Amino acid sequence: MNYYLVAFVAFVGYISYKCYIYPLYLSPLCKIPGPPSGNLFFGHHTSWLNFERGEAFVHLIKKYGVMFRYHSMFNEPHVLITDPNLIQKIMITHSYDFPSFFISRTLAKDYVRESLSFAEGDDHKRFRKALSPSFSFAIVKEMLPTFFQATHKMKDIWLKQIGNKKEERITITDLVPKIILDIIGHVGFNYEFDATGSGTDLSRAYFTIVNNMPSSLYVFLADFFPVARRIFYTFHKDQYWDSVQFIHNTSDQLVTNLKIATTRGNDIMSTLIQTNENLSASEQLTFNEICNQITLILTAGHETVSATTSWALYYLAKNPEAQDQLRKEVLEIFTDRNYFPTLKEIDHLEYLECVLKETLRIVAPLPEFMRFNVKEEIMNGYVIPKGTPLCIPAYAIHHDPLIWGDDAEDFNPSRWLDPEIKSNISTTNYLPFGAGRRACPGSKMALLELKMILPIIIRNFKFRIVEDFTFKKRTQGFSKPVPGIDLLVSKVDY
Ligand code: HEM
Repeated sequence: MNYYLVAFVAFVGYISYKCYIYPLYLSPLCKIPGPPSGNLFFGHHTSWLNFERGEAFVHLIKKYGVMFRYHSMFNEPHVLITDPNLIQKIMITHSYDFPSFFISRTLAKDYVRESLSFAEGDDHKRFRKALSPSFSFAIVKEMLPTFFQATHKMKDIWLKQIGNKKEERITITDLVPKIILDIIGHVGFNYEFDATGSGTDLSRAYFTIVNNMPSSLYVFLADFFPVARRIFYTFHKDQYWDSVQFIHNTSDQLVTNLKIATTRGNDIMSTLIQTNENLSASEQLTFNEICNQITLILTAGHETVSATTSWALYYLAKNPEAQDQLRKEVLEIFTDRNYFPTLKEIDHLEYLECVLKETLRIVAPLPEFMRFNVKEEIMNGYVIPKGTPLCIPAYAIHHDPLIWGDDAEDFNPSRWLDPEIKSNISTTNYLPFGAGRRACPGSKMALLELKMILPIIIRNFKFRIVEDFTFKKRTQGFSKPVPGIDLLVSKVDY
């Protein structure tokens, strides 16, 4: 008998069954309506799901309704859910029965280690309890001067770039991420990144990672073929893995320094260390668990705010009336271009609030939430086998005309003044910060940061679209403009 032939036939049979026969014909999920699989092995992944994934979902929801099936890599069936009752169950009332789903847990853990994002159940509660004082308003309001100074640094750099010219074409996505990194360094763990200057090894390592995230195909393969993961780490041209290692080692050192510091600062990590010391032994985080939060806070607190700032400026440039209206409101308070507003004054900026809500609606930095069910579930009459990946597409929900009206695709901050829209909004249809136990702990900080950055920038500059400039909106992972955004920027001379 030719054993090689038998082994080969068995292998082909197994692969065909796993990647083709079972997911496309035998899985109970086949009963759920959905688009036909796009590719023999890669499902919908390589076709319409790769880039404008959020928009593809908007289109499919119109066709297949509040729950449908689509196929990921190797045709693995995923279920997309926009039904508010199911979202309520998955994200809010039974969230610990629906842990986060990562395409590659190994790869994600390599990066953010055993941080809050991987904790579930009692462990997640323990992490949140230790971290929540770090995000209390008492701590967040102390961050205002840092937000203020960093934004003025951005203002000064752009003023210099414009010089005596009437208007200058500026790639806003070059500077915004650097400024936001400087902010998160200060308020996160009392660290000077100097990203707008010569930068530190840590800032270089961080940008190496975020600008060279592994491709989705690679991420998918990483768990199936651990060898592929090692090969990537060994040969990746931008030393992704070295940078990850460097961030981890530096995080451990930073926590050690913060722990032994004679005076405790008001930054997130110092507050966490202080809180932790006052917790009972069973509730306390270990030294490693504390260190592991740094990469998460760095990434979660940087990519999101940086993207929101850039998107807000882009949409304001695209909608000059909204930009003028915001500037008019801002000028009532920021009479002087260097004015430092009080919290009360910031809170009074009603249109600013609308602009932020609308930006976070139209491009939520986290365009979808992936979960899986720990036990078999029946959803809308269909059997959902244990372990099925479930996708809650915030982007598509935020663009649903049934919720937002026929102008759902338009950037229209004034919609937030409409009492009807306001009364329609709930925790299941407006999800920029997620919902339930996993909802963003940094939302207060992010909003205050944005409420300081945007007025100062709009007070000092006018933005216009560059007509022939195009970019893509990546709606996988964090929503990001790729390769970036160029705008025409001029000074406000009053
Ligand atoms: C505009 C800014 C921000 C947006 C839109 C945003 C959005 C989100 C969302 C949607 C989640 C939930 C993810 C899920 O359910 O799977 C989340 C979680 C998280 N965010 Fe934010 N975030 C922002 C800013 C921040 C900031 C400034 C920080 C910290 C400095 C932060 C730290 C975190 C952390 C630690 C988690 C994990 C929570 C958990 O798993 O329990 N975020 N964020």
